[in-house]
Amino acid sequence: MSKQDDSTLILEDDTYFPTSRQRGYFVTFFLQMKTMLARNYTLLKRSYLSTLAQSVFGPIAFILILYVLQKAVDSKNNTAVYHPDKYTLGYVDSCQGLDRADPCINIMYYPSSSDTDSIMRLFSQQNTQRAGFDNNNPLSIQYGGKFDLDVKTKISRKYGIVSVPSEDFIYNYSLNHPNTTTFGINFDVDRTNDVYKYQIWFNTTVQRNGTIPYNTRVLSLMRGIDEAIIGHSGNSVAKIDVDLKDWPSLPVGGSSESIIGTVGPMFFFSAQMIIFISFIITLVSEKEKRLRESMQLAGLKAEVYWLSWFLSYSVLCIICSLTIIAMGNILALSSFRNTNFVAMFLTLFIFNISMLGFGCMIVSIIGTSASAVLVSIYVFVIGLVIMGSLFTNPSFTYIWWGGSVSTTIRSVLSLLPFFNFGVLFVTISNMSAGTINSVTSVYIPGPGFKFADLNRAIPKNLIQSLDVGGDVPAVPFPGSFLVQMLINLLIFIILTFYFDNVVPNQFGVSQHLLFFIDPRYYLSFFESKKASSVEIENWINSLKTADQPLVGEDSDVTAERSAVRDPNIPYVLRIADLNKVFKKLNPFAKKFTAIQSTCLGIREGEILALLGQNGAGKSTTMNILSGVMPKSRGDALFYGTTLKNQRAIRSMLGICPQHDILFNELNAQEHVRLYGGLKGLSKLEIDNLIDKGLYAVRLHNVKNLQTRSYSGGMKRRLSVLIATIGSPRIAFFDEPTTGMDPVNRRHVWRYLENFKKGRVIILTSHSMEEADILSDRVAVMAHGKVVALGSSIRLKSRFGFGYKFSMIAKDKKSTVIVKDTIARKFPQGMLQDDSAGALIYHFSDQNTDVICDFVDWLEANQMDTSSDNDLKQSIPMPEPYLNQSGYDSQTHIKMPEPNYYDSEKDYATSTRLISTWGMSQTSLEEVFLKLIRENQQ
Ligand SMILES: Nc1ncnc2c1ncn2[C@@H]1O[C@H](COP(=O)(O)OP(=O)(O)OP(=O)(O)O)[C@@H](O)[C@H]1O
Repeated sequence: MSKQDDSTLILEDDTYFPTSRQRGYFVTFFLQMKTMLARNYTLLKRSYLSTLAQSVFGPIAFILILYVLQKAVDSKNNTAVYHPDKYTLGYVDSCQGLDRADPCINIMYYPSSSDTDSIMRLFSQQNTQRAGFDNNNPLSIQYGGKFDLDVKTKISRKYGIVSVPSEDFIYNYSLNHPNTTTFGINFDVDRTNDVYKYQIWFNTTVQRNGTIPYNTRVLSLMRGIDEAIIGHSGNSVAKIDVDLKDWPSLPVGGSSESIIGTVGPMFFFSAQMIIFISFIITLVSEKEKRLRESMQLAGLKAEVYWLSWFLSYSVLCIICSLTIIAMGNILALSSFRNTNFVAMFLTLFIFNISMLGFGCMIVSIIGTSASAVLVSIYVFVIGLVIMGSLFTNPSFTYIWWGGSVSTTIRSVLSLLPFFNFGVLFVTISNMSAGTINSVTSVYIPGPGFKFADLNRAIPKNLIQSLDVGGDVPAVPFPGSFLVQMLINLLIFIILTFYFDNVVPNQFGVSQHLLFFIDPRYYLSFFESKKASSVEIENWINSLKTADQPLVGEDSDVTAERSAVRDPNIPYVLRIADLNKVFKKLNPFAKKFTAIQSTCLGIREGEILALLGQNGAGKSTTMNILSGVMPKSRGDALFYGTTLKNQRAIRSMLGICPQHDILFNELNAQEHVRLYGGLKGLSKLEIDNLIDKGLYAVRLHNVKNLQTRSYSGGMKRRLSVLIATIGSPRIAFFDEPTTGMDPVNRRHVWRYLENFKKGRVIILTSHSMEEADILSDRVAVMAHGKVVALGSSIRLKSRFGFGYKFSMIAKDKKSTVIVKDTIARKFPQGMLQDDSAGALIYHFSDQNTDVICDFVDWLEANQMDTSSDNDLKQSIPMPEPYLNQSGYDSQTHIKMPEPNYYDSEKDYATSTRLISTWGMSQTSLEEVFLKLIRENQQ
């Protein structure tokens, strides 16, 4: 093939048609998966903005909103924050008088001078009781430098008064070990002027029985220190300045993490919903645009389709989960910082993929993008309402297991991934960031969430301190909610498989409701391609109704009825008694028969053209044969395979549908890669096909352009090429050249002409020229019935209405002679025009031999325009075909008398009669129009 300018492109005959190979299930599965993942990657890459919006920008936006919301709440409650946020000190189950067994420190102080030490020593000697010491807890003062703990090390015993290395140490130590210190004291001593300033920090975050237990103790502590100062200074009027500060407290009504712990689940649910909605809309629109069907017709396994999208979107879910975790850490949210990374990742990721499973189930039920949008919105709103009502109160999360809520309600809710996610996320958040008791508004710090905590009971004191009421409920381990989400996913996968089979597609094809208990369903996976000879015989016998002709049916159509059931006729595609009845949407309307008892057979290497007006039933016939639409009656046999064995049929089928089914975002070569991959072609074959196939249909110059920018004709040509990928033995082309210019149309004709060798092609067209040129046989359909069948020539001769003859005679006398001659030769001839020397005749149903003789006579009597010699001798009409009785010996048609030009002999022999002439046969179009007229209902 030589590359030339498009307008002079010449195709060679050996166009490249690599054949698809049959492989085992798993090899095919793997190869198709690879192809589909590559396609999904390209599609997601092409719409990168939407992809990034789902996986990165969306989560960032949501977590930022959450953060801003938190800041707004914090600033509103700012007056209650006595210390910087970073001192997230917890409640102090104090050493003082509370009989704590745990190690703790009663008072920490920073010895800013030797005076300070001296004051505290005096205090400790004078105030054993006031400081809360008892006999079991001996007085203990550790001085700066001797206190051998760093801020990160937890103490191992109980201390009374501890001097620490710096002021910050008090904050930092408390920050790291929030439950260990009761009081902190800071001194600022001016010994020269006898000015003693000190500040007592005391913890107000623990309330018991509605009171803060340390208020009175602060007063006693103050008094004790005042006395110690006076004792130390020896000056009873020493100036003492005391400042009280409650222990780092929390905003009223919540901690700095409260928003994330309560509305966090709703926000992360919302962030994930962007992926969910996009997933549903993408898959449903592929279904709606019949892209999925087109790939399945090319052999794509349904399980590969689902899994490939699931895996592709799972990658987005991974990115989304990582983005949320990264943002949580960047914004220093302790729900994330104090949580084990893997535990948090699994929580978000498993929730995301279980929602994808939920999405698959929805996609298997609904069929239009509009419904997809509506359903997604409903799921979103319902999810938000459920999460908003359950999880904004952290205690409520656990009350569910306290017996007040029935197991049934809990079981139903646990079927929803967002419920399981909500419980798990709130638990993690409570344990890592702490939470607020909704009754007392007291902040309860959490111990952090380690990976092992997934498999441990939630600490009882955490649940109890949330005031769940009654006994501490036996809440399942956090990890069990992860398992529950995986179970959700499994249930959704099973339901997707079920609904995908039983919910009818747009043509009403579906399995019966209990298909999964029918062994035939599973056997169909392994069914042999060819029916045995006995089965074929049964098939033939079972279609006896095919023999019954319709009222007024043409004899050729009737003859075809028995031909399709005659095993001696080498038809490789037999369509017998095919019927299609559509139920009307309106229940009161009558049923509509779109195809009525169609019988057609096609030999290998033949093209059958189906012609008919709009709505005649051509596409319906093709749709039934390709298995996308169920038949009402009848059957078809494809190379020995009946219609019910769709898997086998699809492996030998190529389809160019009436409306182009192309991916807007993919270019021509990506389409070839996709369909070549699905058909099992090797990489080399696909590469060659990209070169040669695209060249053959003249798309090589635009092979890298996305098809959204293609013209109608370009899309059509790509559809034609796709139908031939994998070299299918049977191919259907539904109006393949619609919208093409005459040059490209001829290229496609040539392409199909090359393709038909060794194959069977059914073609529908509204171009009679196309049907005439391409088809070996033509079936004209009207109102669902085949009304005429045969080669184009046969149809013309059977249904044609003769020839049209026009001429201009040399002069008036010549006109008379010619008219006289025609009158004798064609007594049925109709003179349609006779003006200015021009004659137009219509000869109906003429024997072709008589016409040939007449043509010879016309040629012999035509003036030679190449020279001025117009007086050549006229040649008389021959009489070879007439026998003695005046009937043609071959056709037995009565012929006119042979002496029809004797009277003008002298004139005719002296000059030629005709200036110019033309003769045309009835066209296929005229035959078609005639048949349609005759079959008007
Ligand atoms: N899903 C359907 N439900 C109901 N009626 C249908 C359905 N599909 C097709 N029909 C009807 O069946 C008849 C045949 O339609 P079909 O699409 O086969 O015609 P066609 O010959 O291919 O026409 P065209 O040349 O316009 O493509 C039409 O009257 C059409 O309205």
